[in-house]
Amino acid sequence: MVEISVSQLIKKFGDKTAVFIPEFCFPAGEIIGLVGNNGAGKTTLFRLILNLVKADSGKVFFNVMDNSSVPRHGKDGETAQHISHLDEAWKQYVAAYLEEGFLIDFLTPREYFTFIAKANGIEKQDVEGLLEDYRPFLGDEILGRQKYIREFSAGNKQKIGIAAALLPSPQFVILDEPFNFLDPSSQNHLKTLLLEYKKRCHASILLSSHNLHHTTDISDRIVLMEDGFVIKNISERTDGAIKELEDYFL
Ligand SMILES: Nc1ncnc2c1ncn2[C@@H]1O[C@H](COP(=O)(O)OP(=O)(O)OP(=O)(O)O)[C@@H](O)[C@H]1O
Repeated sequence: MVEISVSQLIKKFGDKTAVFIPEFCFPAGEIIGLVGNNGAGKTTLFRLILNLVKADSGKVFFNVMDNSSVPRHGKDGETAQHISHLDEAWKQYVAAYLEEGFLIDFLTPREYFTFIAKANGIEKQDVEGLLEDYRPFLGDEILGRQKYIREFSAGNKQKIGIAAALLPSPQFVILDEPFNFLDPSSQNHLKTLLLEYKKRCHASILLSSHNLHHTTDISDRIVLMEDGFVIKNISERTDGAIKELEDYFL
């Protein structure tokens, strides 16, 4: 299991502070919904976690709780290995789909899935079996046709990117607005898929969304950002907590 903690994390673009988070931990084994208005800093936070943009200050740690060869004491007396971006090992625990730029347009979906699998040490003959879990979500249009990724609709590209992120069974998955572009039945398929994935892999899924209903439906925790700050961390799925969130966005 892997949790991600950030410490003194600051990112500015000119005068604009996009992210300012003194300390925060995204726990292991949870679906965490990151919400906030346009420009709140959600995508920038994801990009900082994924080392796609350089922080002005602060650190991101991937705390791996397993029988690591370099054990140290984490929270609650658990042994954890704290990995920063200085150690390339963090990449084996985290996968993400933020936007179309993650895809390779001149490949077919199958070629792309095989490429991702190979990069993660999965044998070519095992890819078809792994894809079975994603068949109801991907559908025949993606799995059945010899079509290049560049020829698919925005929604189908989104599905390809999400399935590719999940395919190597990472312990921590980051998805930026995964419900965007999806038709209502695909949105429901995605919710089921993410809940099953979390259960099967004991993984964390950190996702941003502007859809409060989908987010509260599947999340164990809702984190609210405003102007770069984390202003709420709601872990109880009570009606009161959801009402509090809805009131914020009124
Ligand atoms: N590359 C960049 N150059 C300049 N400003 C940027 C850049 N990336 C983000 N910003 C600014 O940082 C702030 C946070 O943007 P970010 O995209 O992280 O917000 P967000 O919460 O993901 O918003 P949305 O819900 O609209 O996707 C915004 O004011 C945005 O304009």
